[in-house]
Amino acid sequence: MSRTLELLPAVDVRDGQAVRLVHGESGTETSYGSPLEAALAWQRSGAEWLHLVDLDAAFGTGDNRALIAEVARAMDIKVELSGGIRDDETLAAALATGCTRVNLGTAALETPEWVAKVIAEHGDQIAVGLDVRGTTLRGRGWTRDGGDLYETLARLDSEGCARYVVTDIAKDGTLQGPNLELLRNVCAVTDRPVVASGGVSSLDDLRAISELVPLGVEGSIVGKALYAKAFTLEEALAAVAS
Ligand SMILES: O=C(O)c1ccccc1N[C@@H]1O[C@H](COP(=O)(O)O)[C@@H](O)[C@H]1O
Repeated sequence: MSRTLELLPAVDVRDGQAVRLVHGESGTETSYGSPLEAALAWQRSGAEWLHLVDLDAAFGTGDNRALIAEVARAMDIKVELSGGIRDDETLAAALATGCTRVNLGTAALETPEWVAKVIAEHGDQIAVGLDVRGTTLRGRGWTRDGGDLYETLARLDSEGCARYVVTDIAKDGTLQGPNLELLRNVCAVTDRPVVASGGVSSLDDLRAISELVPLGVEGSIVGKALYAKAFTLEEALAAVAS
């Protein structure tokens, strides 16, 4: 098992643009231009992963499927793809981009039988995004409650889910620091790797998340802090190198 925290710079796409949101709320977008340029820049800076999100698909306001596929296919690095992957057709399209894995959110809350089926079929290619406010999961662009975090986690564990991407919505896009307590609590109840998401603002935040690697935190998504130039990706990779 790797003892070095993986970093996943994020490219979230809305209306054809790379954007960052605050608390994942529609209408709070700050635009950062071409998603392809952003993704290539993270790759050039040494990223081994890209976290690529189709926000329109997540919100149900259309999709950026062709653009997302173009970005995923242009990458030489591993891609985690999410947003709007909720049935056989959207899953097949996502996997056809050559991405390393997909991250399912709403489907895990609304169609658990389908998610159990695709976990059984695709194993490590399926991660589940546990997007929480407090301990309540949120789906459909984080606009609807979707049940209790720990009950859902126990169910997914029993179904063989390979990995969780845990986002504290209250922290996401705020540069307020990650919710380390939430990450510790999730790691305490599952032996599956956890990818942290939400709130990273500094290299010290990344060092603090790195300290949770022995507990089961495998990686961290980094979004706003990179776009706001709080630090560079090169500095981030150096900070977590062990
Ligand atoms: O990443 C965001 O900022 C975000 C904001 C609002 C909704 C979703 C968001 N991102 C990711 O989208 C998927 C969930 O999509 P779906 O529910 O499966 O359609 C998940 O990875 C979220 O973290």
